[in-house]
Amino acid sequence: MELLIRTEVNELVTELADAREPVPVKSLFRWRYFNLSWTIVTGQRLPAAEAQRLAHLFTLEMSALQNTWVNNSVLRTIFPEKSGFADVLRYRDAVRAAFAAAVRGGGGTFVAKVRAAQPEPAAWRPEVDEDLVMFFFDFMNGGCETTSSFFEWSMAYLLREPELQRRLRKEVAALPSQPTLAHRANAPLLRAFETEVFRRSSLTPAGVPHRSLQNFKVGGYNVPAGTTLRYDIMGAHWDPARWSDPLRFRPERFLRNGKFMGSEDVVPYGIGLRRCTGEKYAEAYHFMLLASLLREVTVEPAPGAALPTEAASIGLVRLCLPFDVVCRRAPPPQ
Ligand code: HEM
Repeated sequence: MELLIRTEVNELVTELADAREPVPVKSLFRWRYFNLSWTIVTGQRLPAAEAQRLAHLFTLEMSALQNTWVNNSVLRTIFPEKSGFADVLRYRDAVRAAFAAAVRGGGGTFVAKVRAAQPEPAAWRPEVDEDLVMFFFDFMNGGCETTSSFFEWSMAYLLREPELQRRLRKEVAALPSQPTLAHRANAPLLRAFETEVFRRSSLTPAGVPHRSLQNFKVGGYNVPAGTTLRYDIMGAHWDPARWSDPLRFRPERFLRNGKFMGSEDVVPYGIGLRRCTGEKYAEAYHFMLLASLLREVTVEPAPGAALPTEAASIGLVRLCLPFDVVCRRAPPPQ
C-alpha cells in the first residue's frame, strides 16, 4: 500500500512545487484520496479529470447528507433536488458504473484476493457483489472527507506558524528523500504537529452515530436499548480540565525532552470496538504526504491575503474555511 501512496504523494508534491499561482486548498486533497483508494481497491488509477468528477459528486453527496429532508422518505421523494436525494443518487450511480467497469477485468490485488477466497471464484462477479460495492462506499465515505480535512487544517497551521514550519522542515530534512511510516519515529516534532492538528481541529467532533443494543447506565443516566448515541470528541479535546490553554495550537504539549509523548485523551479515530478501520492507512498517508511536502516546498499565504483562521464549518466532519496557498520549491533548512 505504501507504494501506491508514494505514487499519489509524489505527484501532488511535484504539482505543488511547480505551481506558479496560489492554489485553493479545497481543490487539492479530495480527488487524490479518491484516486488513491480507487487504485488500492480496483488496481486501476483513474485519469485526473475522472477522479475530479467523481470526487466532486462525492462532495455534493456529503453536503446532501447534512440536509435533514434526505432522511425523510416522503420529503425526499417529493423534492429529490431540494432534499439533496438526487445528489446522493447521482454520486452512487456514477461510482457504481465506474466501479463495475474497473473491476470487471480483474480488479487488482485487492479484488483478486477476495476472488481467491470465494467458494466458486470463477462464478463470482465482483461488479454486482453488494458487499464489495458497499465496502468501497465505506472506504470513500469514511476516508475522503476526514483525510482531506486533516491536510487542509495542517496547511492552515503551517501558514499560521512559519517558525514551526521552519523547524518541521529542518526535522524532515534528516529523513530519507522518500519517507515511509517506518521513519515516523525519527520525526517527533512532525508527530506532535499531527496530534495537535487532530486535537485542536477536532475534525470528527462527535464521532459516528451508534445505537445501544441493550439498556445500560452511564454517568447516572439510564440509556434504553435502541437509543442513538454520539460522543463528544471535541469536548474531550478542548476540555480545560485535561489541557492547559486548550484552544491554543501548541504541538510542544506532546513533546518531552525532544521525544514524542502521545495522550490517550486524543481520540480522533474514536474508541472501542467500532474504532476507525482506516486508521493505519490514514496514518501512513498523512505522514508520508506531510513529510514529503515539507522536504520539498515552503507554504505561504497568497500575497495580500489574510491568514486562514481557526473558524470551521461543522457537519459530520469539522472543515476549515477555504483559503489559497502559495508553494515554493525550496531545499530544507540545514
Ligand atoms: C483523518 C482520518 C480519519 C479520521 C479522523 C477518522 C475517524 C473516524 C471515527 C471517529 C470513526 C467512528 C469510530 C467510532 O464509532 O468509535 C470512524 C469510523 C470509520 N472509519 Fe474512519 N477516520 C479517518 C480515516 C478513515 C479512512 C482513510 C478510512 C478508509 C478505510 C476510514 C474508514 C472508516 C470506517 C469504515 C469506519 C466505520 C467503522 C465501524 O463502524 O466499525 N476512516 N472513523
